Amino acid sequence: MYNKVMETVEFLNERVEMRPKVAIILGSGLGDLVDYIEEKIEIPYEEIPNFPVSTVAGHAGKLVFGKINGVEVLAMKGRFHYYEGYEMKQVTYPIYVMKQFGIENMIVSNAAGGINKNFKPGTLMLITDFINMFGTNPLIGKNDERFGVRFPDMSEAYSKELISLAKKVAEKNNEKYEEGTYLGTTGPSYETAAEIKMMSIMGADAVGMSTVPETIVANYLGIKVLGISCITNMATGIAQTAHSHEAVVDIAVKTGERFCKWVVDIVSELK
Ligand SMILES: O=P(O)(O)O[C@H]1O[C@H](CO)[C@@H](O)[C@H]1O
Ligand SMILES: Nc1nc2[nH]cnc2c(=O)[nH]1
Repeated sequence: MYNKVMETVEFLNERVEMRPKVAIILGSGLGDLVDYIEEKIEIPYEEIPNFPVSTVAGHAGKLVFGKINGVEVLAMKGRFHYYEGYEMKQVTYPIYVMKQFGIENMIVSNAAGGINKNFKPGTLMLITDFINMFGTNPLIGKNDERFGVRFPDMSEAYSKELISLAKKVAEKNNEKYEEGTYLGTTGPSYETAAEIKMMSIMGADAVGMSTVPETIVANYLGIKVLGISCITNMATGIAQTAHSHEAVVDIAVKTGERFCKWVVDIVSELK
């Protein structure tokens, strides 16, 4: 895997002159953030050696390099999910590439179902911790010490420093947010009411089908992570409405402007 990653990094080094230290992974319906990026260089995943390709609606499938208020960034417009049939090593492949490319801070976003009854569709939740319910771990397999240690610490999965920066920026700009624990599950079926009841008892505030694998690998590699969930729907049983991905994307797009503004303000501070 190491050689494959280096091959991808070499390709990117040749295609792009920028050397961003900040990466942003855009969740379902949150891709409009790239409109805030200037001096853009876009590379479709199909053109990148060893990269998987996105198959989900609302995920375009390209890397976007550029600047936000002068800060160089690398955005992933479209991510990979375990339910698409990818191996965990493929789902998290871009994170290995990011590390070797020089990324130090990663902002990961997602669309998620709200379990915390104080939330409502359109709530932006700062992720303070995660629960891994994928039933597997992206680091299973022989460990390559060039990447990280066999037993990585997860006591600060989401960087306290980045969380306090995000809060400071939100308070300064009067941006509303909540905080909570994100529970990641495989999907692709949405939860039953009984499952949501269990997840609530476990301490989850929001549920989705991504983010946890990327967060685990970023921590393993020594990349600091900030996580933001866009609550697109109240989870099964909390609200009595049925779910659809179209509705999820619709609410994420509608919340997009507030999400983008917050992320732009955070990135601007990462000079
Ligand atoms: O986590 P992101 O990719 O934002 O998308 C969320 O929305 C989709 C379900 O509607 C799932 O992919 C879930 O994980
Ligand atoms: N698992 C899961 N993922 C989501 N993504 C957006 N909403 C939901 C939800 O209710 N459940």
